[in-house]
Amino acid sequence: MLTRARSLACIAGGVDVPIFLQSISSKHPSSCRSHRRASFQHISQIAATPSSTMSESPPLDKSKVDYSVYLVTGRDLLPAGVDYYTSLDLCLSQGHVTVVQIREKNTETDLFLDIARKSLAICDRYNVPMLINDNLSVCLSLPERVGLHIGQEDIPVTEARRILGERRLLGVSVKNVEQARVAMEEAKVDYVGVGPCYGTLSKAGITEEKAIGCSGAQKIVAELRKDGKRLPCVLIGGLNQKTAARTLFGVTSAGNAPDGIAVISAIVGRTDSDVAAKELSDIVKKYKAGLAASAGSSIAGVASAFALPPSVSTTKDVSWYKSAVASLLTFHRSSTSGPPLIQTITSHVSSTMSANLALAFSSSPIMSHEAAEAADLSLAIGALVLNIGTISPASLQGMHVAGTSANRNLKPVVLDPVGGGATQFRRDTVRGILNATQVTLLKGNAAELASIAGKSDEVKSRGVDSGAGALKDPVGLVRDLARKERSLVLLSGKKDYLTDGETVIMSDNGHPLLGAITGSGCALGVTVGAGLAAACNLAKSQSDGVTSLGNTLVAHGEVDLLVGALTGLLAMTIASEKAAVRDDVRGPGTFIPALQDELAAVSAEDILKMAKIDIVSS
Ligand SMILES: Cc1ncc(COP(=O)(O)OP(=O)(O)O)c(N)n1
Ligand SMILES: Cc1nc(C(=O)O)sc1CCOP(=O)(O)O
Repeated sequence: MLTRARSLACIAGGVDVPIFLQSISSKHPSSCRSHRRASFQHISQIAATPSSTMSESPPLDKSKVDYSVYLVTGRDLLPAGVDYYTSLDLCLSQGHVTVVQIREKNTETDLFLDIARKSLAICDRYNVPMLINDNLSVCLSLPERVGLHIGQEDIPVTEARRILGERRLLGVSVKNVEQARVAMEEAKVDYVGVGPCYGTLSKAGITEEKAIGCSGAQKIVAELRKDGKRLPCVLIGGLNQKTAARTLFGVTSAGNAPDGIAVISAIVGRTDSDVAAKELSDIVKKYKAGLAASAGSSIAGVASAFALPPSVSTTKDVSWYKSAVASLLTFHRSSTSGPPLIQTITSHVSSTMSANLALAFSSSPIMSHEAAEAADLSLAIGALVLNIGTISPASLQGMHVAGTSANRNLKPVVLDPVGGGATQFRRDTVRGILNATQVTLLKGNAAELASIAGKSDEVKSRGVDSGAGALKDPVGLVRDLARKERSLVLLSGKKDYLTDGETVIMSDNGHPLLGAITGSGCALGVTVGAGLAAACNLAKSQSDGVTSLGNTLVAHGEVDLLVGALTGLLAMTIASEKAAVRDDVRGPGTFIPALQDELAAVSAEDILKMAKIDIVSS
């Protein structure tokens, strides 16, 4: 709805210019197109008129804008009792917020302008560029160093640019590749906001289903970097201290990197907005440092700034993998630094079996799901295993804190999305964990992995059991999923498929009795976690003078995680074969203790003799 501005203090050449504008926002229903055009013409007059007040301030050097931490304001999201200006001042005070956009969705224009003016005084104090969300007339009423951010439903960007002139910063929201292409080629914008990456409560109607996710954002960023182009972009929607790291490198592909993150609630919703801004700034800096360190190399280097990288792949054949696993197993069994602690948040059905099999596999289980100790534990553990089998609110909270802490300390994280495709609750739970934590290895059966990959139609979920395993292309599924989630993927079934997104290893080991006992799949997650921990320990022991696991050397490509995961897989499946043929095993009941014994005994020689693996392609 267009209304005539009442007392907009819009000074153009010292003359009050009557303009038509929207009192609330510049969203235009298509029925108002002729009015829109009229209003743009009036606004154009302002833009064309020289303004002495505007020219006093130096214009913004657009090339120097740092998009790392882009704050979008949201007065309605402030904690109770926190004053908007105080919060804004506080979060800018330490220099961690690099851009501010004033967003007022339900505010009369004159109040919007008043808020914008006062906000500008604060931004100026800290030398932070400021933009106005949607409202062209408010933007034009402010000095030229103030820019405008608009969405796809607002005034067309080409029109906005014509009215604003070349000197004001202009940004537009894009949610698909086509919009990105138009923004870049036709609209001459200065940057784009890419989103919504995830669902958020900060903007009406942005649910998880409407989000474009890492994969949607990745395609857009790649488009913005195509053929040597480089339009700055920020990711928006559900970005916060938990999701930012994972999203930044999840979106980065082949060196195509976003420039920063735009947030509302992650800063505005905090009483310590300065600390919140610093946390985000540290994440972005660490990400950019990882990018710089890996310039010219693979995405693994980027991911390694936060998570352990996929293994370094050279041409390695089956016999290489067998001997690598045999060596790692020997190292793991004889490690002088003691068994790695495997923190396991798992189903109460399988907890005891998982703990016993971890012990049998020369590891030390810690079955704690307590959020309060997760940060401390993450310093001590060798790996974290998250299994959603009998998830509760408390264990989910523990998983989130433990996952974030493990990421922070560069410890491998295994996610076992038990029954992941079976209910909406489980699908949401898995997505929530994947959004908050960079998982090192995703392990599941056909139904669970197909659900995460969005291919549930290929396999029907039946409770927590795998479907018929009738995946059309298991190799393609695991490889694509590994690339999408930036993690190793282990598909368990009659044959197991393990990949880092490049090499896919198929293993034909294992005995049907594994399927006859409860919790063997959960325990496999633990042995694989222990294998990852062993791979990290081996890398650490091989790197002269480096004593801490959370170090850059380990994080920059020395760890062969694929071999680590394969070690855990082969140890468990070969142990099951050895157990099943024992004279004392007469069925599932006698199989369990035999499995425990054989896992404790499985050796490098067993691997070399019994491993039935192949390197496969689709
Ligand atoms: C940096 C940034 N990116 C995207 C948006 C969303 O803008 P828009 O699509 O106009 O939606 P509203 O903000 O108007 O709800 C943004 N504001 N900032
Ligand atoms: C204003 C806005 N625009 C979005 C888009 O995707 O276009 S998402 C969003 C809200 C971002 O808030 P938070 O950081 O609290 O999730």
